[in-house]
Amino acid sequence: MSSASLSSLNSGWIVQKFGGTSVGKFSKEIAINIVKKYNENNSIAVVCSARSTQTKSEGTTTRLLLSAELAIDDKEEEFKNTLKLIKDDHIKNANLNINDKSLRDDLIDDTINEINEVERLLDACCIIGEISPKSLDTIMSCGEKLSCLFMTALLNDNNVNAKYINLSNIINDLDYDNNSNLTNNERSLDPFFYKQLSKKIADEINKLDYGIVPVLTGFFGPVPGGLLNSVGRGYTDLCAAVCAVGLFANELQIWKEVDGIFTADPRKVKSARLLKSVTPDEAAELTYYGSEVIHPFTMEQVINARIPIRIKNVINPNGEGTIIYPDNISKKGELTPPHPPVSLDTLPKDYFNKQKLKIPTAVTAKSDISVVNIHSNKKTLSHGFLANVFGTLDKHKTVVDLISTSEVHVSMAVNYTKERRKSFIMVIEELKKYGAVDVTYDLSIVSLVGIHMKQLIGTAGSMFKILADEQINIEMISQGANEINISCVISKDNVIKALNALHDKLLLHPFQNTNKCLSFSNDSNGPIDHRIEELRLSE
Ligand SMILES: Nc1ncnc2c1ncn2[C@@H]1O[C@H](COP(=O)(O)OP(=O)(O)O)[C@@H](O)[C@H]1O
Ligand SMILES: N[C@@H](CC(=O)OP(=O)(O)O)C(=O)O
Repeated sequence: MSSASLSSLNSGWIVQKFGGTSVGKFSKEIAINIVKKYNENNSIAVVCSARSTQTKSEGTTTRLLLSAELAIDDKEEEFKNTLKLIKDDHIKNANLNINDKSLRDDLIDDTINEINEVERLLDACCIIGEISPKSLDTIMSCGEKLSCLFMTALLNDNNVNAKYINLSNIINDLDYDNNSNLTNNERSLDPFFYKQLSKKIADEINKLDYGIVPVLTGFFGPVPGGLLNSVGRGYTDLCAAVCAVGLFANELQIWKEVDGIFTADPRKVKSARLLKSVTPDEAAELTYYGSEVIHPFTMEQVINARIPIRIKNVINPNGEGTIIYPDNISKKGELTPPHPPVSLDTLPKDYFNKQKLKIPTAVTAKSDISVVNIHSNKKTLSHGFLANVFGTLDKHKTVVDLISTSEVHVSMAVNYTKERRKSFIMVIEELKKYGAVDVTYDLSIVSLVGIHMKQLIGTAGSMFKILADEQINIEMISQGANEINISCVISKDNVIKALNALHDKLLLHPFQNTNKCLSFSNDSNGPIDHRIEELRLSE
């Protein structure tokens, strides 16, 4: 490819997504140190989530969902109080941060109008006692509208020409592929859907004059079946990804309050180190198993378009962050994959020794786990037994994180929190129709994640020996089908001890402390792992 055609791949766009807690706590830093700065040399599109002042569980989206629940239960006063909390919080925020009077007054008016609209909708729900997925989506969309109205005002207040773009009606007139056999629900998230959605978002942005920063609501919907049901919380990552694809962006940046992806949660493991890069599969596994770095649906969209994802820190914008990208595909605008063939003359002397430095990439833990064991009463054939168990779980929307099964016995690790108590008890009662059920509470899943674990022999053995040496009992064991995840369930009280021991012995000093039990299968002649190399050389 000529350099001319390479440069034509440079669209100039960078899509920046800011999470709810970042918008809540660091909005000025985002506007001045990040968007304004990047906008000097790139075209920036901003995607925001609903504002959270402290944690996501106390944020605007959570409050909106709570107000909907209260309305269905006919608790009019409570739902109105919850909406008032949202309104007061946003008005206070506008008064605190927007200096220009007319920008501030407009923002407060828009905020009140949006909340009033939600209130009208919930009044109706209160009367009929139910809410459709579409209405719930509409209510949820208010969070992203409010935060983007605010960020747009804040950018303009700081001399960045920004324009609010509401994506909450963008899906209404998508064409569906009439040749497809899929149901409406399945169709909503198929490649055809994503292609049209990314084009529509890009069209909206391209309507703006050059130099204007679009501020897009991370809520895009309503998706048939409901955004909450089909994508789940954290949907703004996916929205930013689809936007990046539509704009053919050079990079998708997901801004958080952490420097990037670490070898373990830095709050729990003090020796955790920042990883320069991880693959999309690793990022998805880490997210599923407790390190919520990025929504797992995000990766496919951008990686297919060969756009790298960078995780960066709003409090440390100059840091390099972590790149999420496959290590065997060249990025958009690059001729070769990240590990091009190397000439033997240029290889360092210890090249082949370093091959042995491949180790798991990260260790992670997921809390609020219970293990449910079902011993079949043998009234159904074994295939019927499993079908019944899964049918029950499906009916109650219970997600199984790990499973191990024989013909007549199933053990499942499921997420259980006090808030889900009612539906959890219903699931257990229903499962009792198919056999004896016992439940162990207060557990956590600990997982080792890494693409090189496919080629490593002995990781599972080392993992379990390390836990045994720490006197930690293992309730359940499972290896993911993609072989890049080994997980086990332990008591929640042992999580910090387990994470630190595994991190220290398998990720920091893998060959000193495990009786050299990590080795490689014959097909391990891959390239040097630059990510780990950097880690190891700095030992
Ligand atoms: N392996 C990991 N690497 C980085 N952060 C991790 C990891 N595991 C867990 N975390 C935690 O995930 C959180 C993600 O960052 P944060 O910006 O707070 O999330 P959000 O964008 O959802 O508000 C951090 O608080 C961090 O402690
Ligand atoms: N506001 C939504 C969507 C979202 O993506 O949130 P965040 O970017 O803060 O994870 C939620 O809380 O689920």
